[in-house]
Amino acid sequence: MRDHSQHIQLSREQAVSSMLEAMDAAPAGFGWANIAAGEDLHSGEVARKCCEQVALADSVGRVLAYDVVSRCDMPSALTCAMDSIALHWSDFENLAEGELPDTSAWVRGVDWQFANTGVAMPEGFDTAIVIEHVQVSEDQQHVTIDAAPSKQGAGTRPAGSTMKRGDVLATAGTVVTPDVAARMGTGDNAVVPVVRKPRVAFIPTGNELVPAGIPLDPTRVDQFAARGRNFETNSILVRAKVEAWGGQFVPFDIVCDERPEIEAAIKRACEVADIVVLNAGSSKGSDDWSCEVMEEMGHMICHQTNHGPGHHSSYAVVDNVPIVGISGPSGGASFTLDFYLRPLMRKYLGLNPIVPKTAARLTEAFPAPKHGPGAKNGKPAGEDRPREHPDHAPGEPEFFGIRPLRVEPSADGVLEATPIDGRPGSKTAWGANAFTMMGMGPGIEPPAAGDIIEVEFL
Ligand SMILES: Nc1nc2c(c(=O)[nH]1)N[C@H]1C(S)=C(S)[C@@H](COP(=O)(O)OP(=O)(O)OC[C@H]3O[C@@H](n4cnc5c(N)ncnc54)[C@H](O)[C@@H]3O)O[C@H]1N2
Ligand code: MOO
Repeated sequence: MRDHSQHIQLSREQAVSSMLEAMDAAPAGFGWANIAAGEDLHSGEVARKCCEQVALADSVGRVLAYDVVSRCDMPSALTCAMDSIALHWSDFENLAEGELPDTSAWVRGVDWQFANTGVAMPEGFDTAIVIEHVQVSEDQQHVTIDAAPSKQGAGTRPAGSTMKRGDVLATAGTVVTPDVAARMGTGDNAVVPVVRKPRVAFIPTGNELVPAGIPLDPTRVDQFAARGRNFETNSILVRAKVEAWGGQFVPFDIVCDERPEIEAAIKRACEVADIVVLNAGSSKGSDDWSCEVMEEMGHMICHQTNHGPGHHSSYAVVDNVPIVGISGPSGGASFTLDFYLRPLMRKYLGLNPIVPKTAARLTEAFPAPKHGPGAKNGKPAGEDRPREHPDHAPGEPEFFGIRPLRVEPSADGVLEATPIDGRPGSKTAWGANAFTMMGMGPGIEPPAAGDIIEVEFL
């Protein structure tokens, strides 16, 4: 339990930008190395440890580490554009306008031949007309036609018209989509260079935590082996998010609330991972050691933030490895992973660390905030947490409440956001699919029905 009389509190934006600055200053230890500030992340030398080669089919969702070029001309020969017959332009070039050649003596394979969409033209043929302008005899050896090609080469695609050898098919920094992967395959690439997945270690802490799946006999509930325990579920949350954001989850056993144990886990995590998430023990309890241990081991960027849930989020750097401290309760842990882990993972991958927010029209005002259970005449009771908001610019919000929302498109096509009552993560808020960070403090008006607000999706 650390001395909480002194702490660094930052806003979400300040915390992220301070951490990113710290990572920019890290000696080639994080993400992209040798890149001058402000330069395109992918234009310079790439740290070797950040790249790997993967099979094309495995590249979807990954970030390209280098430009990928075509290894060949495609199509590789004159190709038929549509289902057609192939012809010689020389049979048409001297005809009068509207005149058609007499095809009665034409021989299949000599004067004409079938040619199909996307397939190389039969050798020696240079022009095609679509099969809809052709009547084919029953024995498929003779044709009559009712239209002439407009010019030499009509109905065909020249070699190299889709891509030429050496053409850039996708640039470094591109997130590979199915279309991009297919395009790179068209250029004869079976293997492509991608940024290595950031390894994200997750350290759950707490004496009360046990893994889920312990049997409960409903007739002897008082003998439940997990009585008084909590199930460790944040690892599920972290793993799912890390993988969805393009990282590799590195699990750790549950660590008890003892300083040496937490320190040992952090030390190991910094050896095996690019980013570490340290969970719980973040607050002011007698067993809460997270900030104290990080402070001793490295450099603290912040101890807490100005939003709730997630107030007890922290950032530290230990051995050049960024550590994201998130609070225990899963409702807050989820947001803080989005706020503080995702930008670091994106930075590592060479993507813009900040994901843009979405504008939506508020359908109704937010419900008034409820006072603490023991509040009397607006004064907090002993069980209520005292206000602790450090200096902030006059007129600026002193704190941000995370407010759950249901965001759906309205009949007029505009996104509409409807407030959902309840604290994020609470039962009433289970139906939320988005949230907004609502500024609060003296002189700050809450948004009204019809206002456009910034929302983030869950
Ligand atoms: N006197 C005060 N008490 C509290 C304050 C405060 O300012 N003053 N802040 C409250 C807020 S806000 C939060 S958030 C929590 C932060 O708690 P910790 O991060 O220290 O977490 P713990 O106390 O260890 O655990 C809290 C709760 O979360 C459960 N937990 C922890 N890890 C996991 C996990 N991996 N999976 C599932 N659940 C987990 C844990 O069992 C506890 O139930 O402090 C408030 N108190
Ligand atoms: O830090 Mo707590 O997550 O504000 O609820």
